Amino acid sequence: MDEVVAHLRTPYLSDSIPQQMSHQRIRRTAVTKVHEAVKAIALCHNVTPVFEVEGDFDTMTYQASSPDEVALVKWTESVGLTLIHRDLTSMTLRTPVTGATVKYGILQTFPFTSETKRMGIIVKDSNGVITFYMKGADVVMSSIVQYNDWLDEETDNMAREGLRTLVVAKKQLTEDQYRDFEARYSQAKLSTEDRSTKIRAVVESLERDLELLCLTGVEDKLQENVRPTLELLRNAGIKIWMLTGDKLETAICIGKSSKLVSKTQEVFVFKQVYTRMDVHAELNAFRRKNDSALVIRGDTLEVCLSFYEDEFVELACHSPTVIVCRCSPTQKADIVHLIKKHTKKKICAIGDGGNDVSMIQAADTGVGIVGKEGKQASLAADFSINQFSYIGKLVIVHGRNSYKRSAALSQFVMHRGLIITTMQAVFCSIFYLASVELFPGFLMIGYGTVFTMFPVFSLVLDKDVTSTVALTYPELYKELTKGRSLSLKTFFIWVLISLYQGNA
Ligand SMILES: Nc1ncnc2c1ncn2[C@@H]1O[C@H](COP(=O)(O)OP(=O)(O)OP(=O)(O)O)[C@@H](O)[C@H]1O
Ligand SMILES: [Mg+2]
Repeated sequence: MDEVVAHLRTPYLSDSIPQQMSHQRIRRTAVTKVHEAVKAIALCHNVTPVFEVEGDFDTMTYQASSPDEVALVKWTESVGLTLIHRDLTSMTLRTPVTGATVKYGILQTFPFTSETKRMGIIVKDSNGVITFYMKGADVVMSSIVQYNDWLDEETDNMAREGLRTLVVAKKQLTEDQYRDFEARYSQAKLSTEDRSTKIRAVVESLERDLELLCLTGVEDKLQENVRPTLELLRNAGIKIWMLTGDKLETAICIGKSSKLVSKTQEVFVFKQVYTRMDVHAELNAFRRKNDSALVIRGDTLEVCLSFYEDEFVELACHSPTVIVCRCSPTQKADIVHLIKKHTKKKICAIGDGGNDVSMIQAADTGVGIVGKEGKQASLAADFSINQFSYIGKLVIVHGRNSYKRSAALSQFVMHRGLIITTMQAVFCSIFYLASVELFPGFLMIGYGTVFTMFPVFSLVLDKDVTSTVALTYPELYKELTKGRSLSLKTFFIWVLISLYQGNA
């Protein structure tokens, strides 16, 4: 994923500034507020600048767990506010125009988790002003920030453009407020029972009435050849589901731009449901929409499954594609288990971030993409690739060869063993079950090694079609999904052949 920050929106740049304010006042308010917003983005993150010496030059790179964070810090650098140093207790920013540096002490950090969908930091500037900055997903932040009529509409607008939105807010704390918080926070951290719940409760007590500063949008560019790869997989008879932590609008936009949902296809957005009746009505509405892609939120999915699990899975499996948004990491794994439970299908999970690890491990085959989000996914996976588009070749060519070869080889090895044991058994029974060797010594060893070596080699190197043909006609893959190369039927056929040949 190539990430670029595209937009920053603040309430103060819209035309909602009260008319009665003088022009100069408006400008000053807007400018300070924008300044505040940029400062918040420059401070609220977990990015560390790293200097590397390359020849005569020092080059600076940013390191962080999420590429979105790096993109945001790069954006603040592009507008002049550069992060130049960070350690455990402090952060230094270089300000625009004068180039002076400003140091901030880091008092606390609250790291991002997929469950809380937000992160926070408490910093103290050189004047002793303590500020709590926080950024996160709009669903959680909208109840944390002070009421405003701007946020929902604007996040939806940005998400419809396919941007990954984050809401940034702040709260100024007095020295006393902070001291009180710190005392309760350390107490919670020391508790031996329910520690994480207690810590969460203390942090949540701080997360009230924050001042909304701005909304950021990060463009998550698709990698190369995502569209043809998805097309290829679909033609190969593979059903594709997209499970993402993103917002519904962003997910739909990405689904469309990646051609997961084709232009002509209708999108059925599963409404928020609470009761059995609601679920029933929505499922019926979806049943009537033939051939439309299903888009559902993670929380709605949970409600749905609690009432009509079988019906939902059956309908979803018939839909050409399913997009589940606002999905937590555990939910991604649950969905894999759910499909496994209800269908006999094999599941391949592909992911690139730490939040995909549980899903990758739950699937029959896990594929990790090494990317900007780090290596967690690829370390947990069975196969690790560098680009999404390689999945086409991995499945259609290597998957095909691997399946065909292991099916043929395993059955051949069994056949080889069974022939010789049948012959031995027949031979012994002729001699009144006396234990006499049919092939003594080296003949037997030779049979297991040299004499039957060539069929083994030829099977290992066998290709039924060339890779170009397999990729040009992905439909050929459909035949493999029926599992005809290695089944109980083929097993018995080989057993019968072995018995016949052993006897003959
Ligand atoms: N560093 C961050 N700081 C604050 N909030 C974040 C951060 N990263 C993500 N979020 C918010 O939390 C939500 C969930 O993030 P999560 O990592 O689970 O999924 P995702 O990255 O959006 O999607 P995907 O599953 O496709 O990787 C995001 O949609 C975003 O709104
Ligand atoms: Mg992610």
